[in-house]
Amino acid sequence: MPSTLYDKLWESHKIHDLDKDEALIYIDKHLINEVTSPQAFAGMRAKSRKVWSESSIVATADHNTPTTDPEAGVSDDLARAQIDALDDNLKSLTGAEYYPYPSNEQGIVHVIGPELGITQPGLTIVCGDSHTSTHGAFSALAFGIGTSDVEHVLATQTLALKKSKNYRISVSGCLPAGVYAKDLALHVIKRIGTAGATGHVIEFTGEAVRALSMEARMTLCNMAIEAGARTGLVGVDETTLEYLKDRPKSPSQGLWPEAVHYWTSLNTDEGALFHKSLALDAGEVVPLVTWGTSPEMVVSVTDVVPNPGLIDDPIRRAGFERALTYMGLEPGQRMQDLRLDKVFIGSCTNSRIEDLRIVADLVKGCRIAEHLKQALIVPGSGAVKRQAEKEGLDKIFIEAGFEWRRPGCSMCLGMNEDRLLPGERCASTSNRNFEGRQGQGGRSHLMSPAMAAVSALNGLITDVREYL
Ligand SMILES: CC(C)[C@H](C(=O)O)[C@@H](O)C(=O)O
Ligand code: SF4
Repeated sequence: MPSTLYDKLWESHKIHDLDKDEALIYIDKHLINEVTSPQAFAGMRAKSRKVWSESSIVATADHNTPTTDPEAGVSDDLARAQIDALDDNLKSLTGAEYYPYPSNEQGIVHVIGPELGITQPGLTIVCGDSHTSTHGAFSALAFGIGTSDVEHVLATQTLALKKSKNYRISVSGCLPAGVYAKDLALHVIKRIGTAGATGHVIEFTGEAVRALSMEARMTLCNMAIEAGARTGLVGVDETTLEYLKDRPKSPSQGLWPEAVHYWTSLNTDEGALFHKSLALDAGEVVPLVTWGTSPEMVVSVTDVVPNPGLIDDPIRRAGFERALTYMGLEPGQRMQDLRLDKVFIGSCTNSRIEDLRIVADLVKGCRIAEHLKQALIVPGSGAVKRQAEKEGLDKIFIEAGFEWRRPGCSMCLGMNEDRLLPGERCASTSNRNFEGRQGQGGRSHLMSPAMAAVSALNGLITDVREYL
């Protein structure tokens, strides 16, 4: 029977059927961060459990690490305690890969996994972090887990999982100029809502997806969970293989042909059945920007703030009204008139080298708006930082008035010093705009790096197409 890519990944990792649609699944790679692992390690110690497979572990501190000079140390007590705990917990695990803070390779785990070639097609990858879906761009079955599951994987290398349903989103045509994978992700969420793919794994297919770089596919899969999906997937093709070739942890030359042979089988078979399907035309996607406090509260950059009065459903209407109050907006206001206080370019959604090149192209020789209090560019990893510096992008950013920082999650969720203050309005390339997400009372507008770049220059939310 023809199988979907998800079915293949599921079957190849199934150890034992537990129930009709529940099974014990083997986990190949376990990514670990400083926020969701301390309790799991404490649980292991309390029960005298041993780590099952040290070599499956890749650990780094990313969420609350400072992005300024590491010499200054970590000022926040909780952040320091979590970073120290990760150091302690990893000390005895000599078989694990650990990129501590501060070190050359440290960065957002969803950025360093792929760039080191740790993320490979056909693997099951988990992390105590919801945006683990990013790795699905490589045909890996990758998803976020809770702290108790982190302990379970540490101890057993398995998880008892309920099988998700298959959801195909196929995108035909090609994305117009000034429209990026971030816009496509927001377009999907706008269309199906933040619960639209609940209980499903989304496989992105179609010529517009095939035309995306690996970086762009990662952006798309990263945000699949914001549409409610368990994870996102893209089948292996030449672009995948090209990206993986010669990465530090990729198979050696001798093993490469065999790896390629297996990896290319990681595609959905002709005629395989999906529980749900959605067909989109890339040509209809426009630059999008969120106005509210959920990624589905999103409009075209040329639109106005929506009017809740036009919504029939009272619960939805109340949600819109609350979001408008929190965001300090009035229905009918033009998105492009919104004045920004800060700009944040970074996060596991959009902090890879390709994102930074796009930003550099747009801001080269220009200056950010006078009134901006801060414009941060935070590379996703040490390797992205070094590559950007090699290409001279850091100079372009600094000359334009941006702050060029060290890698980490930073203002994506404000667990370090990089935060919004109450009432501050921010253009952000991250994936979540919940109340308080970037700092208590902060107001986040999600958009592509290109849009964030030109919005920084203008000091207002701005349509990148005017700059092309
Ligand atoms: C802190 C962490 C558990 C969280 C997640 O799971 O995604 C964070 O990364 C986020 O983006 O909200
Ligand atoms: S960059 Fe943001 S979304 Fe990604 S893992 Fe860090 S906090 Fe979560």
